[in-house]
Amino acid sequence: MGGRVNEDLIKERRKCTFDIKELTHIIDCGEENTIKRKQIDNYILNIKELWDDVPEEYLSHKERYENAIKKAFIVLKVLRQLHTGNIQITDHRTPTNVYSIQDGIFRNVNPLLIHIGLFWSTIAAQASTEQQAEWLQPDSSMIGTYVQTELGHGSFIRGIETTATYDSTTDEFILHTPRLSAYKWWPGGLGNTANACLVMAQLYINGTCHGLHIFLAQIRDFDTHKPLPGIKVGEIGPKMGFNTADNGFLGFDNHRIPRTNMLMKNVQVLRDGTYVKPKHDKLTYGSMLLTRVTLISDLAYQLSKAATIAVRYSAVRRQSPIKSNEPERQILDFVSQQHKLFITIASSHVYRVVGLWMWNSHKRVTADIHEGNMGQLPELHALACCLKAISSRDASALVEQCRLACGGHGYMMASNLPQIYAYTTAAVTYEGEYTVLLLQTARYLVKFWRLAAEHKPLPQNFAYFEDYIKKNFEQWRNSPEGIIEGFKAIVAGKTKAAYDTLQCNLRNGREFEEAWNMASVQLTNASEYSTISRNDIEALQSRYEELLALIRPNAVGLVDAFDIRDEVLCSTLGAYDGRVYERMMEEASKSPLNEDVVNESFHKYIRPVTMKNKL
Ligand SMILES: CCCCCCCCCC/C=C\CCCCCC(=O)SCCNC(=O)CCNC(=O)[C@H](O)C(C)(C)COP(=O)(O)OP(=O)(O)OC[C@H]1O[C@@H](n2cnc3c(N)ncnc32)[C@H](O)[C@@H]1OP(=O)(O)O
Ligand SMILES: Cc1cc2nc3c(=O)[nH]c(=O)nc-3n(C[C@H](O)[C@H](O)[C@H](O)COP(=O)(O)OP(=O)(O)OC[C@H]3O[C@@H](n4cnc5c(N)ncnc54)[C@H](O)[C@@H]3O)c2cc1C
Repeated sequence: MGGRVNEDLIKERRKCTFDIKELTHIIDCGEENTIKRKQIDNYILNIKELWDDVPEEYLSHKERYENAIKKAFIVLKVLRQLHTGNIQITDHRTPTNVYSIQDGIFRNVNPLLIHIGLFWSTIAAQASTEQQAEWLQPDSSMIGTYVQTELGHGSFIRGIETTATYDSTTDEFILHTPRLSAYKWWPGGLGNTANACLVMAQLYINGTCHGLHIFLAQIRDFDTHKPLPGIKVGEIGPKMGFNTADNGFLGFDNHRIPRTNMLMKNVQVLRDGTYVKPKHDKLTYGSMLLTRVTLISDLAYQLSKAATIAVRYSAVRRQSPIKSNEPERQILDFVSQQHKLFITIASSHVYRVVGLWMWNSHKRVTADIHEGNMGQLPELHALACCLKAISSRDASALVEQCRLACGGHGYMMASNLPQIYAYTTAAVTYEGEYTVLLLQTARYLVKFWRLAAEHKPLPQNFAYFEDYIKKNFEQWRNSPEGIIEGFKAIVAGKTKAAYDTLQCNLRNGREFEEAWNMASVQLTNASEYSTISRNDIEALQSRYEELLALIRPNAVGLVDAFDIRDEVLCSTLGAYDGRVYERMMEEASKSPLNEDVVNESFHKYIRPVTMKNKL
């Protein structure tokens, strides 16, 4: 769409007091990354076949999938070319990598997301060198997915019922789904696309169960794509979002795979059925850990999209004067609107920084694990659980806040805010449900509180538990350091309260697990335990309002710095030129209900009723 940029946006950009490009480079972790990102953006976004004539909302469930899969294979081909051309495309230091461009191309989810993001990375992390040499070929025929969750079990994965029984006479595993609740349910790309999968199953050797292990299984013929004998596979149906993700179900009827298809980097089953244990029994859960870490950056990116849309719209939208004799104001001038939006911009930066820090920690801990040192794994797991849970829950709430901040127009699919919300809120559940993950972190904290309560030595990271017990916390200071101290006090106080409840339940004769369950609300809910006073809160509030006013002239600059192209933002409300009403009208004209001046339903259903008395 051609035409001038909205006058209000032009003025906002003139007001900006900082160098937008410099912030973009910081977000991208360096100017060279910005240049590379833009090259990839230009390359991919110029592929004509990736753009739809008809908005995807007007397609049927089946058409949406077929459209998405067409695009997915164009993108896959490009990814392969870029890899061959040695362009690093999966660098998570930059949330706005090629993976993010896909948000624009699909406006939903790439059906190959799990193939690219989880299938290959799990093989790379969990398969032996020989297996990797065989399976990680660039021209592989495998289109894979990660198959863990079952109809009956998602969170409690030790309860998974699919079995893999070793048959030493044929040197094979027999994969089997013993009952309906053991059907795999949810894996992305499984419904119609994948011909192979990594399946989590309980390993049985000579009648002994060795727990969950990962197996590579072919499920469809590479040539005809028909399900192999003994495989029942299909798609699970429409969902709140993720409707192009092709989530599927899968059952095995004594399906045989070679012994060498168990992922054997950390654990082995030998030809004679000997089981060689891993160095740490949770290494099998490594893919979940990695995805939780990468998700934090992805959520930062979703927030930057929502903030860009809502801030630009709020600069363009004028409604109500503040004083009755004045013209109507930009809604961005209302302090309550600033409060809704600026926190989203800030949170995006916070999650980006934390996501990067977690990514680097993951790299470091993985290198240690390679050297046989597992010492840092529990802390990384506890941090990943908590940060994944909190960032997904907060991001969903903030995206919804941005949507509401756009009033009625935020309810339009063409604003793209409903799709961003549906995508973001899924992350509260997948890859470890919110409460379940918080309880994992609580388990870790309670362990260290017990040490503190028993006056045993604590690692440096937990010295503040001891400070709390000795009442060594400083008086509240209204500064970043003071706020961090305050948070430490809250964590210590909350952990103590939960620990005390646990102890009380135990003293009353409860078993530990039961006592834990009874304390679980305390274990997940925060309270105020810091030394903050009423006066401090008032001071914080007024500083916050001062900051809103300081940020106001830079609001549009701050979201421009996210540097998200219109083709990726896919929003009538958030485009760079701010031509909101023109775009809305143009999108409305694409509705199939506007194709005929009089819809045929009038003649079939309306007229016979409205004209009845007159005929
Ligand atoms: C091109 C680039 C692509 C990039 C991709 C980026 C992706 C970003 C966007 C993605 C978007 C969409 C993707 C959608 C993907 C969705 C995929 C899925 O959902 S797959 C299924 C995920 N499922 C889960 O997460 C299940 C959650 N449940 C669990 O993780 C576990 O069951 C549990 C941790 C809750 C409990 O495990 P359990 O075996 O029962 O363990 P115990 O309670 O007995 O013991 C806990 C013990 O183990 C330690 N532990 C647990 N997990 C780990 C781990 N992962 N690593 C290390 N340690 C772990 C824990 O600390 C405890 O230790 P103790 O010492 O005993 O205290
Ligand atoms: C969009 C999407 C994509 C997905 N993709 C995949 C995929 O590619 N591969 C795959 O294998 N899976 C996938 N999943 C499945 C996903 O990982 C699970 O749904 C998720 O782990 C939650 O498990 P659940 O459904 O069993 O929830 P449940 O555990 O049944 O949760 C229901 C409620 O019970 C509570 N609860 C459960 N256990 C406890 C406990 N111990 N203590 C306290 N409360 C508890 C929860 O907090 C929640 O409130 C996907 C899911 C979604 C929504």
